[in-house]
Amino acid sequence: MSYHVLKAGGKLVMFKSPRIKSLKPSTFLKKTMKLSNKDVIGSGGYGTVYKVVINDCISFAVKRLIRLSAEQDRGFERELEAMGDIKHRNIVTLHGYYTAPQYNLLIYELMPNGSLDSLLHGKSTNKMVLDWPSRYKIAVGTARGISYLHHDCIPHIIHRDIKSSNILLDHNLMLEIFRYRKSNSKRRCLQLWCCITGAPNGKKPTDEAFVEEGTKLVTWVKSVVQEKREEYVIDNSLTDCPADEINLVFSIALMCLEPEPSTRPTMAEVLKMLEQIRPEEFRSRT
Ligand SMILES: Nc1ncnc2c1ncn2[C@@H]1O[C@H](COP(=O)(O)OP(=O)(O)OP(=O)(O)O)[C@@H](O)[C@H]1O
Repeated sequence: MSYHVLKAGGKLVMFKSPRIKSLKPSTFLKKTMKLSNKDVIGSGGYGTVYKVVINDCISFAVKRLIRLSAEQDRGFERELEAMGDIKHRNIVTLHGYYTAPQYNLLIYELMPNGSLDSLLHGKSTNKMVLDWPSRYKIAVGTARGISYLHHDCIPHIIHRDIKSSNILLDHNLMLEIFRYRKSNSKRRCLQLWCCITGAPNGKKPTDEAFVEEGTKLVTWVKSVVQEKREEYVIDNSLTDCPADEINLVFSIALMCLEPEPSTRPTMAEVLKMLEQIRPEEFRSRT
């Protein structure tokens, strides 16, 4: 269910939801027409993301996509088509969209803690040391979101672009993921590397050292494991953490790095293995 508003040559579509039922479309449009650089919270390959605060209870992340090419328009439609039916607590809610001759807007729920990428590697003001329980929670939430896409959505959905900048965190650092592409094929297990251990020793997957050495994060991790120097791949900001839990999560991440897809666990299996590490966290929910 949605409502549509036509204004200034554009069309606003908001999906009905209890959280935004008091929002007047004109209020939303007034705010979005005044967006400027100071409201920018991120940018990606297809556009810029702005924070839009309506009041204490209602705020959005609005992604502005310039309508330059048919390819970008297709990207917009693809995103809407894919997002429309998805309702899961680990996947960011799409509240609506706005389409005008010059640009399109995608209206998402705002995730107040931004992306995992900026928490791990961002400017020092955004950066914080994520403790082990938070990292574990993020890994489980990621696995839950991906598992839902792989196994519960019909047709199955493969994200194809899981990365720390697509892992968004709410007030409680509970994870949400979004942006995926539709596919009918079912592929086994994606790399969960970044979200599981954070960035090993602070290294980004695109760290310059990898380029210099002509290697990649995954190749580097595998070589370190072969040399039995696993301690090098655990983020050294993780002090006073339960080593057995870290090792278990690390071993699950390694299973996901198997080159042969059929030997990797499915995301449902990954989720189950992760949940078994701290079963007490999940007992209260069932
Ligand atoms: N709902 C949201 N809440 C808070 N921050 C967001 C939200 N959506 C996006 N952002 C911020 O904007 C950044 C860019 O988002 P965007 O979706 O454009 O990135 P992307 O998926 O990396 O781009 P693309 O895959 O299109 O190249 C994110 O990394 C995040 O910091």
